[in-house]
Amino acid sequence: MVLLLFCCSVGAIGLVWYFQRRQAATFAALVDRTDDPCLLLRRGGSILYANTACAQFGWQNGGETAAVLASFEPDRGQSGEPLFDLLDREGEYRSLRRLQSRTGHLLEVSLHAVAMGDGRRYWLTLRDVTTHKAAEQALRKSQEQLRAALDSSHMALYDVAANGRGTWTISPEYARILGEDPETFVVTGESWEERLHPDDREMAVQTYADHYRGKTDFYLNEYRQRTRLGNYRWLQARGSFVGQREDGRPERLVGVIIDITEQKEAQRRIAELANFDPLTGLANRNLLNERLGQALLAAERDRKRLALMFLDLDRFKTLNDTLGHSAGDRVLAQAADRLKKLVRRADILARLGGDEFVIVLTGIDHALDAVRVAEGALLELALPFDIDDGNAPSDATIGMFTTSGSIGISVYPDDGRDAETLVRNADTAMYQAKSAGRNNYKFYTADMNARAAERLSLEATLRRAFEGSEFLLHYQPQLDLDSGRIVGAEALIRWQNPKRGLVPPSRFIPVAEESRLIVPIGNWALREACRQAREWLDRGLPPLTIAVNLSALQFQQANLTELIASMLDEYGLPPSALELEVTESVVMQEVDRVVKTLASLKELGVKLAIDDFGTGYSSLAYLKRFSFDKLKIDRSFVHDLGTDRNDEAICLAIVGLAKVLGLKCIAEGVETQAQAIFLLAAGCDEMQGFLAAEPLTADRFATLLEQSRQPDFRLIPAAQGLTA
Ligand SMILES: Nc1nc2c(ncn2[C@@H]2O[C@@H]3COP(=O)(O)O[C@H]4[C@@H](O)[C@H](n5cnc6c(=O)[nH]c(N)nc65)O[C@@H]4COP(=O)(O)O[C@H]3[C@H]2O)c(=O)[nH]1
Repeated sequence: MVLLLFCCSVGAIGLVWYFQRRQAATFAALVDRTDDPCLLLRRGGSILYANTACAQFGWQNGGETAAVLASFEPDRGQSGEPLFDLLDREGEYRSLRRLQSRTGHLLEVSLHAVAMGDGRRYWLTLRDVTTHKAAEQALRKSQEQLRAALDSSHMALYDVAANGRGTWTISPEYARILGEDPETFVVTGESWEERLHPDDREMAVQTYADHYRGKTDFYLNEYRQRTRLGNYRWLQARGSFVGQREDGRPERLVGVIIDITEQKEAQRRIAELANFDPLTGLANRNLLNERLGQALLAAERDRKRLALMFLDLDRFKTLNDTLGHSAGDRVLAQAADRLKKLVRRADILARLGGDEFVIVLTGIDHALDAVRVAEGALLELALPFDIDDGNAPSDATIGMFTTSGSIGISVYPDDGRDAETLVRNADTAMYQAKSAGRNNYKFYTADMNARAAERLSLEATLRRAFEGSEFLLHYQPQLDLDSGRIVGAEALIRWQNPKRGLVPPSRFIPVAEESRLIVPIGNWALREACRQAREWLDRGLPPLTIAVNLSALQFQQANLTELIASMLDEYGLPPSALELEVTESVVMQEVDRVVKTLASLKELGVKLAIDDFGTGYSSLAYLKRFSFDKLKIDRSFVHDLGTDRNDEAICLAIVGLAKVLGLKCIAEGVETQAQAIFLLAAGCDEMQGFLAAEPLTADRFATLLEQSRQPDFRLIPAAQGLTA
């Protein structure tokens, strides 16, 4: 039994030993195969165990423990205490070290050392973390790069509870956009909403709610939010839901917010440029068409009328050609401001370009409703415009421009049912208003189209007429008011057309001016007047001054003085026999150039008269600077002398002004004896008008001149008792 027990015990021990050996062998085999170097070292002795992976550092079983310790670089973070002493004290130790492999590569290894507890043996495990460290570094670098990219992209990243509750997790850029301190800025659903622009609040909240309820595929919200300074910035938020709560609702919203203020401003500018006139801020043709289309639909639906008024500033082209674009721009901007006052919110006011404006009166019951606005517009445009750009001489009252408007009106549905027809017909009516003497309005009528077509053909006919020598001059006597004797003649152009008969200048001068044909036609008139004066002198008729009208465009000719000098020379006329009548628009040109031209004409010896005085520009200062010889009172002031106190006062004032400035004064359009008497009493020197004679052919005028040789000749009755 004892033997049996002994045998069993020995067998068991043998079995244990056997299994222990097998376990140790299995363990050694596993350790040997691992990629991590493992070592069992003995203090002060040789290497007890080194697995295969140790070969890369040249360590092997039986090798020197000291050689292993020497291979490590001094331990970073360790005070320099020998490793084994440290292990004896601590039991275990971990650190990062650098080791050079046999192939010369410097490897980053993590060291794990354990004391076996007997003060003699130590177990070391090493792991190559070179790749891991490199990956970690790369990750850190890319995170830094990402942060830098985010910073420079001005994107704010956010992560918020999808139900909008609680505090937002949001990157500092959001605080920066809103001018807040990123360190202290806290965002909650309530504060986000509170900062929204009142106009955007409803839509922004709704956009989010729609997405939260799954109505939209992606979250894109644009809104304005108040900054710390109180102004607003446009923000764009995008995002996606992540996670899901138990009730199926999304858990969080994660996304970015960017500042799109500049983008929005650029969009606004583009839209503005596409739809608004930059000079006046009014709608342009584009927007007019769009809004007119809508207004026409509304008029049709509500069975209302609509009036379209086409408005043009009279003589604007001359102003632009003479005083330059900046003066023109000032007038247009002021005109726009005045027109704005006349229209209601629902109406449309647009500038089509140049001096063309359109007013659309919407939802009116009767075409006559447009009359009130048209009359208001005419009144507004008749007020002087300030064109002083600050460069005018200090003593000047110049810098004011007076003009008028011409308005054509078409009415929906009577004159057209679509925008294009209404604009075209109003334009036609506007031309009729212009030809009818400007400063008025005309409603479109069907026969106007025929007249518009006629106007178009007029320019071509005029050109042919000039080439075919169809023009001639008539002469209207100018008298000394006191003696009633002829002192001069105004040459007035006529067009003798084979089909149309004798066409008055009012019918073709505006067309000639628009087409610039006025330059050759006007120069022809100048030459013809000189030729005629020579002819009368040669016939022994009394010498007299011939006044010729000079248009603004003629005045701009660079060689004007030379041209006139050569004409005078050609016909051997003394320069004092020629008087140039210029309107105030002519002197409304670039001051220096006008001064120069007038001075050289003056030097030549021709006389200078200012025509239609009082109807144009407030140019009293020009009068002083430009040394004219004569002032011509416009016939509109003469017409009502004796009945209109204002006109009487104006005539008195003009005569007084002429006297003060040492100028002669002539009144035109004198038709009655009473007018002549008034003018004589006022101190006016000369007159011209139907009272004496209408414009006469050259032959009839010569006859009159012949008669004027008689000593008691008077062309007008003596104004008895008033000659003193
Ligand atoms: N109601 C009324 N009218 C009177 C009376 N006496 C004269 N008239 C008219 O008054 C106009 C005076 O000429 P204007 O003011 O220089 O105004 C002229 C002038 O601005 C322009 N014009 C005429 N001939 C020429 C020319 O050769 N060159 C240029 N550039 N313009 C010209 O055409 C305008 C009109 O000329 P006309 O039709 O000949 O008209 C002339 C003349 O016939 C009167 O008692 N009552």
